[in-house]
Amino acid sequence: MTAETPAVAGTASTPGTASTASTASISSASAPRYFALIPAAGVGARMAADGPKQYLSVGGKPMLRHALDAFLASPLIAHTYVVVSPDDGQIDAVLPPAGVTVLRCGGATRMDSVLNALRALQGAVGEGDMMLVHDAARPGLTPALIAKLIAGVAGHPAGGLLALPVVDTVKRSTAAEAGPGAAVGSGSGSGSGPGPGPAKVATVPRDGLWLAQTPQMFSYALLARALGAATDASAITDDASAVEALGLSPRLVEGHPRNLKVTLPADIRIAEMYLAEPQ
Ligand SMILES: Nc1ccn([C@@H]2O[C@H](COP(=O)(O)OP(=O)(O)OP(=O)(O)O)[C@@H](O)[C@H]2O)c(=O)n1
Ligand SMILES: C[C@](O)(CO)[C@H](O)COP(=O)(O)O
Repeated sequence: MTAETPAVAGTASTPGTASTASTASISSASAPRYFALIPAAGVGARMAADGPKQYLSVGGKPMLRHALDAFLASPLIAHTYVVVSPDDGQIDAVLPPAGVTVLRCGGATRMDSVLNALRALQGAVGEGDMMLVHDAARPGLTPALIAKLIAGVAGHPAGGLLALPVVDTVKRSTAAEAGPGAAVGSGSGSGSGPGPGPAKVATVPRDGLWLAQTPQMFSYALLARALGAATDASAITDDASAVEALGLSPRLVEGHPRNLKVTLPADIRIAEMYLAEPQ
């Protein structure tokens, strides 16, 4: 549950909470506090729904609300922040009565949204406090997974993240369109390589390969530095990749398949199956 509510400069609105300007400076010298930060400013292009996917109903409530409720149910989380687009008109209907601060500073990419939020929180969150950044599109998060991440990363200077070891054989294709729905290696038509002839397909050894989930947890100072230093935004597809670009190695903590990212329409039924299970 919410322990305290730091003040936020600029773009925040704080329904149902009372801000206290002095709390941030207390934290850094002592034990860190843990803050949830949920980027929710995406449009959900791959979901191809009528509106942003974070507001689609999954298992009886909006996808974003599942993520908010997981953090609100965790006794380890001091406060939860959600980042939305400046023109978002749906967030108020999704919020619980208290415990969540809305930051209306979403950007063009996930990285921009997270970095804008960190800048908005400067001074409200201590440099040594820990930020747990979690996709709004992962409704299967549980308080137990939050606790597992925090315990697994504890004290590691490069932070860490939930992730799953790769279990399938992994292929790399030279096809230009290798995304969902594309055929590869056929030699003609959809899925052919950019040049003449069929796309080249090869097997990538899966030893040591993991699929990154969220939350991804780093100190405020490290995450702000890493994202602020990123030069190739297209290479920063998660928070950890920005930290890795500094030459650091975040710790991997085994997550759970229920914490899948809802990306394509078919993912909704899988998410609902997990949400119907006991946690
Ligand atoms: N400019 C953006 C883009 C994404 N996100 C958030 O980052 C998370 C992971 O992104 P993704 O699953 O890719 O969501 P979308 O960007 O909405 O989906 P798509 O890429 O299919 O458009 C989501 O919670 C999404 O809302 C964000 O805050 N700001
Ligand atoms: C952060 C993430 O969920 C880790 O797997 C993923 O990288 C987000 O990617 P997306 O393309 O923005 O969905």
